[in-house]
Amino acid sequence: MRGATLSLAGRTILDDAAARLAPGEVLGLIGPNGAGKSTLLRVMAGMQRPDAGGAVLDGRDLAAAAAGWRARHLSFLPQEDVPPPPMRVEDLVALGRLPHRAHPERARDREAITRALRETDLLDLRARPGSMLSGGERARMRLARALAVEAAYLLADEPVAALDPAHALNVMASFRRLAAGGTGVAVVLHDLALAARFCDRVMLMQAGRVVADGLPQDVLTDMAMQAVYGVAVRRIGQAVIPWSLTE
Ligand SMILES: Nc1ncnc2c1ncn2[C@@H]1O[C@H](COP(=O)(O)OP(=O)(O)OP(=O)(O)O)[C@@H](O)[C@H]1O
Repeated sequence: MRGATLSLAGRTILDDAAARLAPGEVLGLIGPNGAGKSTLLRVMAGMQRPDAGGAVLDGRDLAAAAAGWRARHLSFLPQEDVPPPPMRVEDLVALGRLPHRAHPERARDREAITRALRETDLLDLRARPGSMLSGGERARMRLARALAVEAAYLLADEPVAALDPAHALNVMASFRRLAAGGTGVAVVLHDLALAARFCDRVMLMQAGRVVADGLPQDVLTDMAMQAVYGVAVRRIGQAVIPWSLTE
């Protein structure tokens, strides 16, 4: 991706922010509220056209690519949650297969839906109406729909924000399994411990700029955490825990 610059309503939202996502890696996007993580993820997905720069996949400008092509190659899980219609969970997850409808392969669709339900621990809830799910169950259903696409790249915006610790660990382990199978995964996270433990690479954003990009241990330094978040951290193994405010 070429460094993206974007202004909205007279404010600079992205300032020459560049990202690359390789097959088989889990990339974590971290940074304070309003840093530009969601906007950068949308640019990476080709869903937001920046004023300059932009994302390229297989030589194509993603923002100019046909929506169907984009949806088959790249699965995007937005941060925003909208109340699901009163459809069964498995039918809502099956919507993730829509980008493939020009080439219907029923058995393959069924397998992909079942795999996604299993990865998100929703097999037991598959027949329940989506409108009756708890907040965390709903978040898992939305992730399952994104997983069911089985695209080469998955871009997920805060997929674990509503999840209990066990399900959050499970989702991060799913991302590692996907990456082991060759998928490129970019995930926006606020949990520094998960970023440190599960990401191959971490990009730290502040005020629309990428201020660090590298191995978790090289990015999540005491100095960076203080400078960007204003927090002092403690560490358990690789995990980084925000401990106190420094200002
Ligand atoms: N359509 C828009 N018009 C004007 N400003 C916008 C628009 N969309 C986002 N912004 C601003 O851009 C900045 C970056 O927003 P973005 O959602 O990318 O941040 P973020 O890092 O994902 O934040 P959070 O952690 O709170 O989700 C914010 O200051 C936000 O208010």
